[in-house]
Amino acid sequence: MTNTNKIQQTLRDSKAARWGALVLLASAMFFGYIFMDILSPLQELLQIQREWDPAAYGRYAGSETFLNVFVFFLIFAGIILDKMGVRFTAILSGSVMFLGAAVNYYAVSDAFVGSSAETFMNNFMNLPLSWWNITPFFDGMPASAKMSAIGFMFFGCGVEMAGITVSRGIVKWFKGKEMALAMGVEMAIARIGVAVVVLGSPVLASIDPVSVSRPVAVAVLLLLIGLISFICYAFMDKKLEKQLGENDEEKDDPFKVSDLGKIFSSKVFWLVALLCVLYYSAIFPFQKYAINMLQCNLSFSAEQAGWIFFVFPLGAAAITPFLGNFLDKKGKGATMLILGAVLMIVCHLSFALLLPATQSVLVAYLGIVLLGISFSLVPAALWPSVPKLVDSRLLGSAYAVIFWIQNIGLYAFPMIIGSVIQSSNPGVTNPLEYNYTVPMLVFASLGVFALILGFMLKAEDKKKGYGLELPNIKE
Ligand SMILES: NCCCC[C@H](NC(=O)[C@@H](N)CCCCN)C(=O)O
Repeated sequence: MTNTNKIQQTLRDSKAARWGALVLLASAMFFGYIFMDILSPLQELLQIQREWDPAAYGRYAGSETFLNVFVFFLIFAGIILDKMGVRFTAILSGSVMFLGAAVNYYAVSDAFVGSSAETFMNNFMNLPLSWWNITPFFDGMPASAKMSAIGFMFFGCGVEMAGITVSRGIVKWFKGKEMALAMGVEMAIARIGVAVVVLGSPVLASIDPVSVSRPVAVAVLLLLIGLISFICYAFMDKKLEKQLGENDEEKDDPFKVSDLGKIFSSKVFWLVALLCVLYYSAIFPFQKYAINMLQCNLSFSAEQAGWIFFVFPLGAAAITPFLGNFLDKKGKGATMLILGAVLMIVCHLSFALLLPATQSVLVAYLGIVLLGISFSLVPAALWPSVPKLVDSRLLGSAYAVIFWIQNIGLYAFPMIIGSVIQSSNPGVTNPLEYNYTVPMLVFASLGVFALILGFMLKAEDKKKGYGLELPNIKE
């Protein structure tokens, strides 16, 4: 080895070290995704043990994105990431996730019942349950749900901040190497977290004595392990930065807040951000209604419907890393986004029109499998494409702005779909008798707009040569 080669060798050139860094980043994200959905399978128990009606549960669930969207927390998170770096922001986001989750646990624990905190929360933010009340609180909401919403609000800031930090960290360690594969593996691990929670949370809760707070306690402990993973990552990151030293081009040209204008004035950035919000608004909000939609169409129990839905995160987890690997070696990022949008349209259209007509379990499985493939194609291509479009100094902020725009959709669409279900089912009061054709057509139309943006992105790439269709690894 020549002297120059020796100087250029850093920790990220070691396969073991960079994949080790990924394991630390991905495990913190895995625990974050577990907490995100820990209460989703326990709605019935929350109603029985803590008197949370559907409105209280809905407000609690919506609180996750509240500070990110309305207090612009995600924009600040991006600035913090670009100014302070991955190490600092990882530890900060891990701590915020943990503290928010701990408050959420306290709120659903027995210790909260009869406490002075409960008395205080009973009188807190008693706003009317009207269309203009966009806060997570309303008059008549149980104190435990209000307190949980406060905790979940902060957890939401932490987990989204962690999401952009992990993406930025992966670019730092894997740029020019197996970057899309690494992002694919990270997302696959997160999807396994969702699958684990769907089955694991009710099991933990049902251990005698039945307790809604037990699964939350376990998830909070896992977040503590996630924080420790981020702290361990910080040591690796520090070592890498020391090695990069003078060679780090970002040091010569540090991030300035005024540089954000460059992001907002970039056409290609807007194409990606809008595609992201449209696509994800037809995925995560759909997830919230999917079980009920399957129950209504197939006359299934929630458990039977859950087993069909289970294929979705698990299938996506299995395929995403392979597609990431494909993107690294062969490219075709823009084409993958287009194909992913097409599959989503086919799936949502089949749920809108074919499933109610046939009431066939096979159609339901085929639709879910198609959606799983779509949910592998789009994330596997979308997130690793961002570094090709944005200056690396601005990458944290670019991810943050994309997440912020996406969070607006994730906040609005569950409510929009809720209203569409009500208006398209006049007089229906039994939650197992809803007709889901119109709501599913709304989801399909989001896919159509995402598809149009996919074509525009491909054309823009061809014109300006961003390299979206090119492999990440140059032979
Ligand atoms: N390193 C993470 C890449 C993004 C993965 C992406 N997650 C998101 O877009 C989150 N903002 C979603 C939050 C969900 C809220 N319930 C994904 O595909 O999961």
